[in-house]
Amino acid sequence: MSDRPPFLEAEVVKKFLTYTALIPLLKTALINFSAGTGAVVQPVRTIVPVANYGGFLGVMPAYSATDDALATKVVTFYENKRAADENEISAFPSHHSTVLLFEPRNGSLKAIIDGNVITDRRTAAVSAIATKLLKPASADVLCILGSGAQAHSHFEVFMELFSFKEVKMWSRRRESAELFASTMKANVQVCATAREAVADADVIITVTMATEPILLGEWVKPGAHVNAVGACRPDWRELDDSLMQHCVLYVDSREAALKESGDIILSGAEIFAELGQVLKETKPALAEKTTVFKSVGLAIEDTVSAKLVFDLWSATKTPE
Ligand SMILES: NC(=O)C1=CN([C@@H]2O[C@H](COP(=O)(O)OP(=O)(O)OC[C@H]3O[C@@H](n4cnc5c(N)ncnc54)[C@H](O)[C@@H]3O)[C@@H](O)[C@H]2O)C=CC1
Ligand SMILES: O=C(O)C1=NCCCC1
Repeated sequence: MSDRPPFLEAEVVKKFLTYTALIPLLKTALINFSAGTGAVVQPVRTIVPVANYGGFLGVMPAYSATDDALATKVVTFYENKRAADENEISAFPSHHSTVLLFEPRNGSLKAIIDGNVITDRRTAAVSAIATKLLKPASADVLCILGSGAQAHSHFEVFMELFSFKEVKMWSRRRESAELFASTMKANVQVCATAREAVADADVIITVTMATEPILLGEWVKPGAHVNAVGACRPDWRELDDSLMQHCVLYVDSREAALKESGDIILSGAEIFAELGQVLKETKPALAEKTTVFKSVGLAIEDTVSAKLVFDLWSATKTPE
C-alpha cells in the first residue's frame, strides 16, 4: 500500500457497513458513552453557522479506547429553503460529510472515508436499536415523515429488523414520497397529510428538515414510539410541546440534546434517560408508555463505523 491515506468512497462504505456488523458496535459505543468512564471521549460537536447561505458546518471528533478508534467527521447541512418552493428542487443534497480516521497509537491519518453513507446508516441503526427497546409489544404500523436520505436508510434497516404489516409515509412534496414508494420493494402507502400518516401508527420516524412542528401529540396513538431524528438545532422543531411534555423522553446524549435539540430546549421537556443507560439496564425501557427517542447524532457512532469499514476494507488488500 502507498503511504498516501486511501479515500474510501461511498460504494466501499455501502459494501462493508452492514447493519448486522454495525449494530453490536453501536450498542457497545452507546453504553460506553453513557457510562462516562472515559472509554469514550467525545465532546458535543462544534457548529459553525454559514449564515449567508442558511448552512452549518459541524466538526465531530471522538475516541473509543475499547475500539481503538480515533476519528473526526466533518459535516455540512443546509436548510435548503429553495425547496420550500414546491416546483423547485435544489441540485445539491442537504448534507455532505467526510470522516478522517486516525491511527490512535501515533496520530497518523489512516484513511479519508465518505461520510454520507456512514451518517445515513449509523443514524438509522441507532433509531432501530431504540425502537427494539421502546416500541409497544404489538407494533404493526410504521409511519415515516420525510422522504430524503434518512427516510431511505431508516426504511432499509426497519424492513430488515422488524415485521410491520403496514408502512405509511408523508412528505412535504408528495411526488417525493411517491417516488420513494415506487422504488421500494415493500408496499408504502403515501398519505396526503402528516396527520393521516400518523393515525394508528405504532412506530413513527420523523426525518425532515422542518423547523416548525410537523408531528402533533394529539395525533399520536397512546403507547406509540417516536424516533425524532431531524431538528438538530436549538431553534428547530419537529415535535410539538404536547408530545414532548407527555412522553417518556430518551436521548442519545443528554449534554448534546440540551444544547442542540429545539424540541427539548423550547418545550422544556424532561429527559428520562440516555439510550446507553437503557442498553446497560441502569434505566428502564418504559415501552408501554408513549416514548420519544430524540437523536441528535454522535461522533462516536461515526468513529466506530469508520473503523469497521476501514478494517474490513484493509483485510481485502494484499500487502505489496
Ligand atoms: N440525528 C441524527 O443523527 C441525524 C439527523 N439528521 C437530520 O435528519 C433530517 C433528515 O436528514 P436527510 O434525510 O439527510 O435530509 P434530506 O434533505 O435528504 O431530506 C429531508 C426531508 O425533509 C423534507 N423537508 C424539508 N423541509 C421541510 C419542512 N420545512 N417541513 C417538512 N418537511 C421538510 C424534505 O422534503 C425531505 O423529505 C435532517 O433534519 C437532518 O439534519 C441527519 C443526520 C444525522
Ligand atoms: O449526527 C450528524 O451527523 C448530524 N446530525 C444532525 C445534523 C446533521 C448531521
